[in-house]
Amino acid sequence: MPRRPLRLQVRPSTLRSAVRWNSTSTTTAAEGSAPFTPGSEQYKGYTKYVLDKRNNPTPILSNEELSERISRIPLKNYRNFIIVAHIDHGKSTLSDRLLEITGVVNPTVDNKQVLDKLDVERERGITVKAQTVSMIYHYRGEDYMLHLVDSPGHVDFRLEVIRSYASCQGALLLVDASEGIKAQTVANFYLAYSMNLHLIPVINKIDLDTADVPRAEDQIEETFELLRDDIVHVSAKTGFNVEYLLPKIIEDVPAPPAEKYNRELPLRAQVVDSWYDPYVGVIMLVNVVDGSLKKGDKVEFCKTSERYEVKEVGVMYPDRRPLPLLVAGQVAYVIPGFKDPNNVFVGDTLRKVGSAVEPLPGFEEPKPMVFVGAFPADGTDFKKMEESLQHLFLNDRSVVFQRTTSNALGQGWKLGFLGSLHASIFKDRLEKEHGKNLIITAPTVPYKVAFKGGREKIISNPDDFPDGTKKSSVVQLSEPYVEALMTFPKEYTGAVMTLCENNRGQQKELQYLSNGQTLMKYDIPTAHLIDDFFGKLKGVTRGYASLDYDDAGYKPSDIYKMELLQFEVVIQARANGRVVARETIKARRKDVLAKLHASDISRRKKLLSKQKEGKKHMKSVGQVHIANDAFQAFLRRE
Ligand SMILES: Nc1nc2c(ncn2[C@@H]2O[C@H](COP(=O)(O)OP(=O)(O)OP(=O)(O)O)[C@@H](O)[C@H]2O)c(=O)[nH]1
Repeated sequence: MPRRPLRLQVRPSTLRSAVRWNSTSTTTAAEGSAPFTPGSEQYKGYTKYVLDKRNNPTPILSNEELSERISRIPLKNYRNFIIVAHIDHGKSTLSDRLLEITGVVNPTVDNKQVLDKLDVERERGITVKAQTVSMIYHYRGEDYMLHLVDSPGHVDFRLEVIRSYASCQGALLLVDASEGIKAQTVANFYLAYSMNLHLIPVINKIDLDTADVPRAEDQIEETFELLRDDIVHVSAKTGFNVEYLLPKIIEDVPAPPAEKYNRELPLRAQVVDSWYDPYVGVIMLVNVVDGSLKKGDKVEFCKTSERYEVKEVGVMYPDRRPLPLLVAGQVAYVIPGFKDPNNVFVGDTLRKVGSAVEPLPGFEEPKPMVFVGAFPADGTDFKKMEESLQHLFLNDRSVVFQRTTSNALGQGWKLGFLGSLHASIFKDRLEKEHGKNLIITAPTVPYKVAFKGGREKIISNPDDFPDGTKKSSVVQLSEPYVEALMTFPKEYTGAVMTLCENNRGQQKELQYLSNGQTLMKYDIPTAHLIDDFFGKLKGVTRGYASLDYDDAGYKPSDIYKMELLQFEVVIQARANGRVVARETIKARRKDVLAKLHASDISRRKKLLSKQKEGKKHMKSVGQVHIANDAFQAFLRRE
């Protein structure tokens, strides 16, 4: 990912109505007075105000009202934005409040991370998938159409975030008032900045006793060079000040640019996401860039030339709400009426049949960093399982999926993931769905082998790794590295350095930040990263460290393949229920050439062929069947 030098052009905000912390000259939405601190009379008053508002919710629109209002909104009144932050800084909670204020969901129900729809998201409390939702907001006598993307905070899901950026012009950069800037705040900031999004800094969780708002402001100003005056302070949990965000978004975030989005041109819509619904089949989320689209239209995918008749179109509000027509600027869903997940590619362009428009530029292909093998347990229907896996992958196009065969576990699939959290989340989903029918191996990383003559091969299956004992044409083995960006309190600097060195890390940058934190960059082999590096980092920093990482390419490495070749066979003779004799046939592996002079070639050959005979003999003596679950237990490192 390109990391651009940090020099921001921040235009002065046109709106200064956001509440300023500890400022005497600003007003709160609730009281019209300041200052305002947690526990103060104003704060209590404001809590009451929020509750009152919840008791008088914005009415939820019917389908007819919704489509009627949307149909009258011009492109200049569209605002497409994403919320980005470090993990747990409150993106999903803030989304809940925005949905309540705009009447998409009823505030009287207990809304908790409405957009985190997957089971794993609810169970683990983290966002895995980017979710898009549409809102209508009435501001200064006009309706505005807002598309909000709630994005995952964890780096493993960065591709989701990048794809979502493509349909956005602005980003709310959310910072937890008590934690301040963390590694993923920095990484997400650079991503949004490199994609030219207008950034609105937001400090969240100001209701916490541990909130240190001035410190968070200093960090935002120093690290990102964003204007202090532009920062909006909110409590996503209580809803405090959240309503100021919407006018700010409308004033500051540009509409989809008219030179890129044109409703008069023939249809071009980019697929940004897809998922599977058992009733209607494949559903796609599209960014309509040109023209319009309605039910009954005949469309084709530019990549595959496959043609379909559109069965339904509409917006996510937060669930599917059908509309008669989609127009440029909208990020909306399309039901193409087919069931096969292989027919849809995220990044592909949809156009009308017979139209010759050029496809839109596609998305960056996912580059898997971690591989696991998945194999059906004995007696499971391979075909059926493959079909159901494909449905899961439809919802996460960052997973790379290929058939493979293992000597031990038979025919199965090789799955590539963007990181170990990604792999572990997916493993949960697979296990939930398939239980004991699926054997999942421990994660590995892809190695690169360079052969004489310049040929290179990426190897992710240990079986394919070149055998060091054979005369080999291998000239170089390389392994993947990541650039790890870590932030933690200064006093742990030594401990973290030791950890990184022990994990074969190479230091690249060390900075002491003004807030008592250290920011450190190390290149670390991906194999170490996926071996619970984050857990170890948390361990040596008492849980205070945060980690972000990015692909750092391949580096030459001194690695070898280790094989477990032979085993002991125990033979027992039993008579009358008692073992009367026992013999252990030892593993026959031995370095038969150890004491031999290198030049004694004929003797060497003789000894090796004798050893080969011995191996044959071993095979004839004992055949061991290892049950699949024993393999699974062995492959699970813990
Ligand atoms: N006190 C307080 N807690 C908050 C506030 N906003 C969010 N939280 C809590 O912080 C935790 C994380 O909030 P989420 O909204 O799930 O955070 P997120 O950024 O969406 O997390 P990921 O999707 O996993 O990256 C939850 O327990 C929220 O209730 C706030 O303003 N004040």
